[in-house]
Amino acid sequence: MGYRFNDLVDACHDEWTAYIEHDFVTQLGRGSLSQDSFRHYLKQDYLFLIQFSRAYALAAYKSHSLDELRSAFEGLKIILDTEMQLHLDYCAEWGITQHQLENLPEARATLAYTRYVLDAGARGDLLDLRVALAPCMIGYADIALWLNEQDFTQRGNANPFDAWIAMYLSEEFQQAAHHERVWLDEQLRQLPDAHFQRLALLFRDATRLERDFWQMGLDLSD
Ligand SMILES: Cc1ncc(CN)c(N)n1
Repeated sequence: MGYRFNDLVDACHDEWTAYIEHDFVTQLGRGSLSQDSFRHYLKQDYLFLIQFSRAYALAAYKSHSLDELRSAFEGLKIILDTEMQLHLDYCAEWGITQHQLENLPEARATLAYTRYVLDAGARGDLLDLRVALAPCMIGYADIALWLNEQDFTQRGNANPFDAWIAMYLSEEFQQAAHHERVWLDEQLRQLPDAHFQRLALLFRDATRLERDFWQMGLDLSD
């Protein structure tokens, strides 16, 4: 009893570190990531964000209070107005058309992760869904903070991926992640051990699937 969000992270410390400090992330920070890998990631992430928009819509459906509905709306809004826009800008800069994006096949890593989260939400309650979504929202905010603290990270024009780092470091994204942490802290505080343990497995598996998503970008796997 008395659990917090950080207890979910501590319960899968190795998986969380493998996700946050993945080679894809460190290469992106150094600016040495191959453009092919980033392009592959971006295209699949476009498909990922469409499925995650559905997950936030599902979070709205599973909400009980106005506050929960507003959080689901904020999650959906950040994806559609901020993240998606950055993707479309990068894609346009690198010659990937909207038509190409709309006709892409989903890679197995994209299918596995997005459908895992949607299934967790469909069969579970709002807390299940938001725990499954946490590696996405809170994880990317932590990755941006972590990258920004590393000596090897190149900021500014020297790094072609700087706009990506800047977006996840932005006040808007960091605030949204902070709110999610506060909400999860509050929900987890009241949980009995067995319930927490079940959620810890859900969180661990979503974290492993996030790690696989980076690996898919590095390996250019479909
Ligand atoms: C795979 C993945 N995970 C998380 C995020 C951040 N919403 C993202 N854009 N893509």
